Parts: sequence; structure tokens; C-alpha cells
Amino acid sequence: MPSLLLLSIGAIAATYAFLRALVLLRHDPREPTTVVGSIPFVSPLIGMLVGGGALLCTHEVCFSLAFTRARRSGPLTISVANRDKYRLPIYTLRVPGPPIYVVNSLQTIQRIDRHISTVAFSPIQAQACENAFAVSKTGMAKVADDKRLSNDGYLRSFPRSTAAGTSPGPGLNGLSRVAVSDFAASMDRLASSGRARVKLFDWVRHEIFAATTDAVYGAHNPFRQAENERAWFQYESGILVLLMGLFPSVIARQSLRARDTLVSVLSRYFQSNQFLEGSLFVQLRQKHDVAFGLDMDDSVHIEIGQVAAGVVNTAPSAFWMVWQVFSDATVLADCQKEVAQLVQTGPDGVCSIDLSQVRTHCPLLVSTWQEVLRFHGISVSARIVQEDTSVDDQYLLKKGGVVLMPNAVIHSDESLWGPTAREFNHKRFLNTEKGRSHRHPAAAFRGFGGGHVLCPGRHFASTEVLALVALLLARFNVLPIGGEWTEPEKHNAMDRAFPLLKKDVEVEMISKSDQKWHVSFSDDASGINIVAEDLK
Ligand code: HEM
Repeated sequence: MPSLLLLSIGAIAATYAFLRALVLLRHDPREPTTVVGSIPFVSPLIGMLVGGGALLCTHEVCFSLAFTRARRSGPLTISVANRDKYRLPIYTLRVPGPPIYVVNSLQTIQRIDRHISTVAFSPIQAQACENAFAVSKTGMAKVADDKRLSNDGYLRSFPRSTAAGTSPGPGLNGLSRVAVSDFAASMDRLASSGRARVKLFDWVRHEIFAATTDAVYGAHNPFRQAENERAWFQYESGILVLLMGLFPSVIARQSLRARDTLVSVLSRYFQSNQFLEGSLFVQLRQKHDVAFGLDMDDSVHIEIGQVAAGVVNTAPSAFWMVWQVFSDATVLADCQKEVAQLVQTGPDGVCSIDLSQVRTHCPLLVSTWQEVLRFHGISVSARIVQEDTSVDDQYLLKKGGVVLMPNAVIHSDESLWGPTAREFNHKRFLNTEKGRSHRHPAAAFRGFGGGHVLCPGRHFASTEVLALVALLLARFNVLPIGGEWTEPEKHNAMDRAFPLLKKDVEVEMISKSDQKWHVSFSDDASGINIVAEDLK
């Protein structure tokens, strides 16, 4: 009689052969090469889970977004490991559900981007509207109608309709001026106590949240009330579960409750027309909703998505910028020197700074910001294949498939960035750096996306972060409690463009002097031109 051991080995071998055959059967030879791993279907999943990744399954799509713990040496992800192992420009991962196509090469990303109607971003936005922002069925029929993939549908025309609200010129100046005045007031308060001990991530997140919502919503910003800010972060903490639609009423109850609070405070704000005293940006958003026939209730639900777009990525990116500038003595000295040149001290001892100048007069600070976006960024652009699509007759992407384009892969590609791709170099983006052995192509920088899906908030987010850091540099010494800067362990959440922290960093902020400050932001037409599309 065969032993139990032999029976088990036989069963494992049969299962293995079955799964392998299934992978082969499901693979169309025109699709990108399938990366099977040692156990078909299971290995990609285990790799992702061990790597700290996450699996997102919904009724219609299954995204596997994977991130290894980022290491000091660079933005390593499991996608980076697969890129290095298989050296394929694009490959297929077979997990339960539709195929996942992971893109490793910039050229292939650019070729796929030409198929924006069939390899589309809008189904992902529509899913967020439905699951995370709870837009009603009637509202969804307007947001994701039969025009959802076309240029004049609600989703794809949104960036065009609202562009003036965030583009260089009056829209951007208006937003930036309010944000800068908030930073100035906050730092006056901080300086009045001489020195303060703060949790750095919490502090940066609050500063960005308060400044961004004040800038957008104006004098009647409902998020000025501390309980509404708390409700926001309660909601934000569960946003991934809501997006996934995985038993949110069980797993993310508090987040759902917080969303109700946000809906009611935003409803009051819009119904009483307070948005008419807000930014051009919020007014254009409202106009866009009205043009598509959305009622006030759905418009308010969608507004939750607008708050998310404005703060979810800016806050952690601002933290990594502050951390990178203050924890590295060379970066600190270089940036401090640039910012010091913007400060003028009047005969009365009042220090003045015009923060609109950080964009034009501080190339090192701007280069550091760009390098932070490159080095620490973990954004993954995702698209859903709407119909079988042949990419230049070379790769077939099958209907229902999910295309993932992880920035960390492109941002650590030595063929684009040279041999120092995995090092942090705050001078990398300087145009004038002497003795540079390698110049990257402009399109290799994808910190704000690229091609058809380009972040419309890039100028505002960049202005905010640079202004916050410049003011900190000018007014404070920031010292780690315990005397040593240690890079905090990263928590790579799949719904973020930047890692969160497993544990906050405690610092002491010490005011450099008791002088008074006059902080301004003068009108000018500059943006922060760091993406290829703005450099053209
Ligand atoms: C540092 C902060 C930010 C980062 C790193 C960031 C990053 C990105 C990236 C990488 C994309 C492209 C996504 C893709 O390809 O799938 C994107 C799109 C987008 N971002 Fe941002 N973003 C930031 C701040 C903002 C702000 C402040 C706003 C709004 C004020 C905003 C609004 C949007 C919108 C609406 C889109 C979708 C554009 C479209 O539909 O074509 N983002 N962002």
C-alpha cells in the first residue's frame, strides 16, 4: 500500500501540473510573457504578500499591487525585483481573476498611453466614485455613462474644465497665497514658544491639510473645525477598504461614519453658497458638476474625492521632503543657503520673504523636491483594458486585464538614470550641474504621472511643499530627539503615491531668532516646471 507520504507527493505533483497547465491554457501567445514563479498562481500572490503588498479584489477587477519594504538604497518594490530578474519590458502575472500586465519600460508605457480609450483610467476613477465616495446610482449614470471613455465624458473632461483653477496664473496664485499665509501664521505661533517638540509626520500632515483646505474652500472652510479635520483622517484611514469594496460595513465602520460627517459638513457649505467665496478651483468644480446635471448630493459626494486628491499624496510627500532636507547635513546646508538669499531684513529688524520666488530662485530646493518625488515615490498608475488591444502589433492586452505601471520601476531604471539611479542625489535635476556623466530623458520623471493622465495639482502641491520647507529653513532649526536622524520605517500603502510611516519621528523645532516676519506670495505667472509636459 502506498505510504501517506507518497500519496501526498503525488497529490502535490498533480496539483502543480494542473496549475501549470492552467497557466499555459489561459495564456495567449500574443500576450506579454507570463511570469509563473515556482507555484503557478500562488507564487505571485505570496511574493506580493511577503513583500508587504496588498491584493485588491472587486466584483469586476482584481489589482495586485505589490510593494516590498523600501530600503535605504532606493525605491525597491517587488516589481523592481521582477524587472531585475526577468528583464522584460512588460510581463503578465497570473493570479486568480483577470490577467495583470506589469510594465517595466518607459517606452512601453508611452506606447500603451496612446490607447487611452481602450486601456483606460476612467473606470478606476468611476469605481472610486462608487465605492469610496458613495455617489448614487443616478449620479453614477452621469459620471460613468456611455461617454465615460471619451474626451467629453464627465471624468475625462474634468481636468480640462477645471485647469484654470490650478494652472500657473491667477488660479495657482490664489491658492498659493492662502496656503503661504497659513504656513506663516502657524510658524509665528510655533516661534512664539521658542522651541516645541512635535511629531514630524503629524505636524506636516496638519499643516498641509489646513493650508490646502483653506486655499480651496476659502473663508468658510468647514475643515477649520478640529472635529471635521479628525473626521477627515478617520475617513482617510479606511479609504483603501472602501475602494476595495470588501465588507466596508464590517472592516471600515468608523470610516463610513466619518464619511457621513464629511457629507453633512460639505452639504452645508455648498447649499449655503459659501463656495462662491472660495477658490476659482472649487467654483470650476461645482460648475463642471452642474454642467453634467449632478444634483447637490452627488456633487458633495464627489467633493470628498477632491479633498482626497488634494491632501492624500501631498501630506506624505511633504513629510519626506522635510525629512530629506533636514536629516542630510549637505542637503540642509545647500538649501539653507539658497533660501537665506530670499530673506531681506528691514531697518526695523523685520524679516521679509516672498515665497513665490522659491520656484524661480531656488534651483537646488526644486531639484531636491524632484529627487524626493523620484526616490521616495511609490505611485502605481493603473488602467483597465476595455477591449482586446494590440500594442504596436507586439503585445496583446486582453479585455478585463489590469495594466500596472509602477513609478518605482521607471525611477530606478539605470538605463534611464545612469549608474546612480538608486542613490539619492539632491543635485540630480539641476540643469547646470558640471561633470554630470548622465542626463535622464525628461519623460523618465513620472512623479506626477505623464501623457494622458497628468496630475492637475502638480503646481499647487509643489508650491505648497517648497513654501513650507523654505519657511522652516528660514526660521527654525529642526533637530531629532535623541540627537540622531534615523530613517523611519516605511509603510507602503497601495493607495498612496508616497509611503506613510510605521512610527512617527519626534523632533524639536527651535526658532532661530525672535525677529518678526513678513511673509508674502506675489503674483507671477510661473509654475513649477518639472514634468516633461511642462518643459516642452
Ligand atoms: C505631491 C502631491 C501629489 C502627487 C505626488 C500626485 C501624483 C499624481 C499622479 C502620479 C497622478 C497620475 C495617476 C495615474 O497615472 O494613474 C495624479 C493624478 C491626479 N492628481 Fe495628483 N498628485 C499630487 C497632488 C495633487 C493635488 C494637490 C491635486 C488636486 C488639487 C491632485 C489631483 C489629481 C487628479 C484630479 C488626478 C487625475 C488626473 C486625470 O484625471 O487625468 N493631485 N496625481
